[in-house]
Amino acid sequence: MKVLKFGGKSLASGQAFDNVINIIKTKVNEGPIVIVVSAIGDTTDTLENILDLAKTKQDYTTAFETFKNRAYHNEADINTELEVLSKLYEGVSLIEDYGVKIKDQVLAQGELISSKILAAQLNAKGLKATPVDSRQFFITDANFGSAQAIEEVSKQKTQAYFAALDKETIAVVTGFIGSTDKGETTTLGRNGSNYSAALLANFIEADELQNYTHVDGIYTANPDWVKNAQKIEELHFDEANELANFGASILHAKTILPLVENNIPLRILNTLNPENKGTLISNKPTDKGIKSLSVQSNVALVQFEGRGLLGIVGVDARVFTALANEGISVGVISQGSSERGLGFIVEEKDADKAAEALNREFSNDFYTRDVNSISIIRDLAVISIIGQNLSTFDKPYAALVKNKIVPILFNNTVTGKNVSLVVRKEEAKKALNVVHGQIFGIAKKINIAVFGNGLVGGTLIDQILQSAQSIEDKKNIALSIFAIGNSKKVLLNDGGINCNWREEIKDQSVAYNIQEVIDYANANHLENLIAIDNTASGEFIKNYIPLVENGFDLISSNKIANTISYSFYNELRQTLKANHKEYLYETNVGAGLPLIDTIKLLHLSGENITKIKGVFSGSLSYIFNNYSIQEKPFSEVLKEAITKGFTEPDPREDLSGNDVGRKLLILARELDLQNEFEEISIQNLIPTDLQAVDTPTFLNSLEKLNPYFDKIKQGLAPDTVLRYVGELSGDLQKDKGVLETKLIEVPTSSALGQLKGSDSIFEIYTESYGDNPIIIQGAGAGASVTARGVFGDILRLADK
Ligand SMILES: Nc1ncnc2c1ncn2[C@@H]1O[C@H](COP(=O)(O)OP(=O)(O)O)[C@@H](O)[C@H]1O
Ligand SMILES: N[C@@H](CC(=O)OP(=O)(O)O)C(=O)O
Repeated sequence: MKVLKFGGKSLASGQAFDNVINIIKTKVNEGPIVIVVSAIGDTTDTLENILDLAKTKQDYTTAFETFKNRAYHNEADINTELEVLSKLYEGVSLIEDYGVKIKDQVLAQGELISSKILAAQLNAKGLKATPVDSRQFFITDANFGSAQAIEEVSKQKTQAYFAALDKETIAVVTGFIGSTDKGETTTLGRNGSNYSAALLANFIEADELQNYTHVDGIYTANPDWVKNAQKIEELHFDEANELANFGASILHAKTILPLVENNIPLRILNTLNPENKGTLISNKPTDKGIKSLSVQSNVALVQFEGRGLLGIVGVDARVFTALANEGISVGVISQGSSERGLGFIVEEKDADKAAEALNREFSNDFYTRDVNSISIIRDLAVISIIGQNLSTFDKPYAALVKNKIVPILFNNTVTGKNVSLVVRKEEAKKALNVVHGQIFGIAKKINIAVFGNGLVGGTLIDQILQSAQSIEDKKNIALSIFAIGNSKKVLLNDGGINCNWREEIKDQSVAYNIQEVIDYANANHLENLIAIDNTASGEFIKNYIPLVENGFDLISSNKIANTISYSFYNELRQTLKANHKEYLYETNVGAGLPLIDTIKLLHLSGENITKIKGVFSGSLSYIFNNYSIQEKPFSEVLKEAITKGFTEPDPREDLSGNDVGRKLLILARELDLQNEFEEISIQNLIPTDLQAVDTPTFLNSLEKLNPYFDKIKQGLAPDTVLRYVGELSGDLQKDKGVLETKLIEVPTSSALGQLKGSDSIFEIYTESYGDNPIIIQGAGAGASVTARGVFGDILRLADK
């Protein structure tokens, strides 16, 4: 004999119901079967909602009429059940209240209706079937709402019932319900049909219990919440029992134990995919030691603080007795070794009752001030990781903290095989995904918001989209861009923006402020957040601190945040530290060249940097590399540089030396120097009369620059060339260094003199390296190298 249980969703009308009939048809040919059913679809919830409408004197009749008129209710004679419901609801609406007994009677009608409908359907298809009311033989205690079967008497009655039943008839038994020995209807707790099916399988000594639900089996986490959860092929009874106890809603907590007695295997199968082998739960040992995550939502933490009770024996006993007397079950418990405080998790619906029970029990102790507070934190969830060893939980824990999720409570079992975390309900999905990803080595998802979609930003977005797959294959890191923002609008997609982003941004982007992007990330439970600033905006940097405070790491090609006041620089660092966040800006100096990282490492390792000197600007590099050796006027060389896109639209931005000054300041601050921009001695290469004119006028007056530069060139010593350099010197162990940018002459044969094209060069002098500096040289400007550099920062962060 096999017991087949069909869950509510399998019985929802449409294809699922047809599949149920087809499965039964096939199984009947293989041997005898008994069927257990839940209420159809959302019936249990609907019946409960109508009950609440009746209680609160709202229009329950319309809702009840809609329920009665559900199409599938025509398929069997269910007048008795509808009549019972009608009377119960009327009574509740009159007295404006109901108790647990009434509620159980109401909910029970759902299963009674579904067993009638399925039996009628089977008969219509030529299979002989009869609805069976399990209240006849499942005798339970009087714990209405969560009753427990009294096994001996239930077993006898069940066996007697089935012994008398015609062997050719398929019994369609109601799940979820039973009755007390006085004949009062009870229910076995939500999702209790699984428990009913397990009891029945045990009592009639079935060969197997097949539980048809609407997922392919038991997964490493609820697949509705974790997209890349993996199916577990086999579980041992003990492991499944742990899972059920820790709230995996797929199994009622009591389902497993009745099966152990007669060693009845349980298979979790999918009604909509019956070919799949599902998950087998049996007494076969599994070698892996499962790891699976479950979530208990709708829980609250009750906190009991009794400073005066320190060291007094028996306080815990009083707490738990008071709760037990109210029938309140307690989940995770935490007590400090000082015994001053006790915190425990209860179902949200029991929280007030629990606090009241403690208030009553400890009323005297309040009076004597030995107990100082009893409080409730609501809207929590417990995430349990079953099979998780505490010794290897460091990485998932660190990943949670990195995502700004700090568990409110943390708990492990004495055997060290289970870890439970209490988190805020709104964080539960994100926390579950972060921990699941870490434990199962699933590609770490990095969610990126790119701000600025100009040349660098646009190139970066394209580079990310092109390389995402190979990075996932090689490094197990899944890069997903969930936001692209420009100065006015943002394009959002929590599933990841694709290569159509240029079109989408035109018609799907919306006006925004930064809080909306933060809220979007939170609402969609996005983890491992990075905000990238590819703007050149002094406004956008105001968003850095809010972003960091809301869990974003930062990457920026924008130099402004690092070059405005030292106090902002410092405030940002403090905020980063307090929030365990990182800020990377390798491209601020030398575009894609590995300069900042090198300097950081040298400095951190205690290497004494004594001087940094070099050509920091690609545009000034191009201009003077060519002007020094060509017979052309300065204005011609400058025009070439403008045409080739090496300069800013207004080349005075480059010629002013400010850009070089900013880069120099960034390097100085890397060495913990606290210089301000105003303290840099900057040689401005623009003659005074051209400094204030507008851009078109300046661009039409480039020849006016020639006399100034001709004079400098004529003064050059033999075998020397011109270079515009930045130089950091002075005593770099002090608070401030000497920062200078200037046009100098250098020997043609020197490293600086050998520079070509628009390359940058950086000479880093240190104590150990003496007069031979470390030299970093290469393309130091351009959208694509800069975007690559930003990409490098993303990978640096993703690796952490
Ligand atoms: N680890 C898990 N593996 C599979 N499903 C899970 C898991 N944890 C929770 N679930 C949830 O259990 C549901 C299946 O159980 P349930 O809703 O009771 O189905 P039915 O109504 O068919 O009995 C899934 O849709 C899923 O939301
Ligand atoms: N109908 C009941 C009992 C049940 O077990 O349902 P399901 O098997 O669909 O989870 C409930 O909704 O709680």
